Amino acid sequence: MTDRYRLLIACPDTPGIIASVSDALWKEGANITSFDQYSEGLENGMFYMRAEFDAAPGTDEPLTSRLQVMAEAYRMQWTLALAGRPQRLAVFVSREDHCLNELLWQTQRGDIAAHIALIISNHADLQPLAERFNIPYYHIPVTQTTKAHSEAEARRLIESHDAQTIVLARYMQILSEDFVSAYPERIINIHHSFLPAFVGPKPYHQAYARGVKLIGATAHYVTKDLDAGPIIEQDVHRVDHRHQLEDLKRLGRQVERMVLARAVSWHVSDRVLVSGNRTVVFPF
Ligand SMILES: Nc1nc2c(c(=O)[nH]1)N[C@@H](CN(C=O)c1ccc(C(=O)N[C@@H](CCC(=O)O)C(=O)O)cc1)CN2
Repeated sequence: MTDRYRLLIACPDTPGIIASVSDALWKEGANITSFDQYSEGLENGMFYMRAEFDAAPGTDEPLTSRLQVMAEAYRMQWTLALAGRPQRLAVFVSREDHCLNELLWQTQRGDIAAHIALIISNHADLQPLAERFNIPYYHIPVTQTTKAHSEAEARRLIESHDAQTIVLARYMQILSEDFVSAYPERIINIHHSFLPAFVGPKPYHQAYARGVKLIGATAHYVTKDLDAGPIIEQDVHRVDHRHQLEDLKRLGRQVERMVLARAVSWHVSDRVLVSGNRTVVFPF
């Protein structure tokens, strides 16, 4: 009887890291089932790795002691987690339902290894959809004067539902710096443009006015700077002179929902590491 674990490591690159980590895993009786690494090079570059391994239940304790010693030596940031424990998501929505629908479908099927623990919205429109999936839905209206109170309520609900990751599925309110700083690299947003083009509100209106030949969507970690966090996934769709604004939105919805689903799936599977304002994504 074994458990499947995931180990993520980021540290300054230097020879010997892989040997030290694999030696520690071997000495704890672990069997490595997948291993990915990326090095930026020895000239002030970073090293990133992701390992999945099978080991006896409780191996995380002695392995943690070994990793703590290694972390000192290599100046490592690391996380060790049980692979079989699906993450709990807090999904924030406004009125658009296409991204929420994709997340509901893929999490219920198990295509995304996560459980939507609660849905929070500044509108009531999508409550019937949440009820169809028996997911708690909290309508928390937001105005400029009530934003701090609304966010405090949202944070209380996130904690009480034990959600580890927050997904902004076309949530159209800007989160405060206080809120965002409470969840570093744990808030994923879908922006409905191919960033860095058309940041801010109404990107399809901006794209239509510009006469673009490609529309797109970008999933990124949320930071205090609007639509400027580390990009996790992007995709595009070709358009031309025949497409009106509503066509851009219709075609864009197909791109947004899949880009967000891939980003959330990779995040909850511990496949995304952040390096400054970039990400390293280890593929399936
Ligand atoms: N701190 C952050 N909060 C949010 C981000 C983000 O990147 N950082 N992304 C948005 C989603 N979004 C684009 O993807 C977006 C939503 C809304 C607006 C906007 O300007 N909305 C209102 C103003 C609302 C407010 O002041 O809260 C407007 O239309 O004027 C821009 C971008 C989600 N939150």
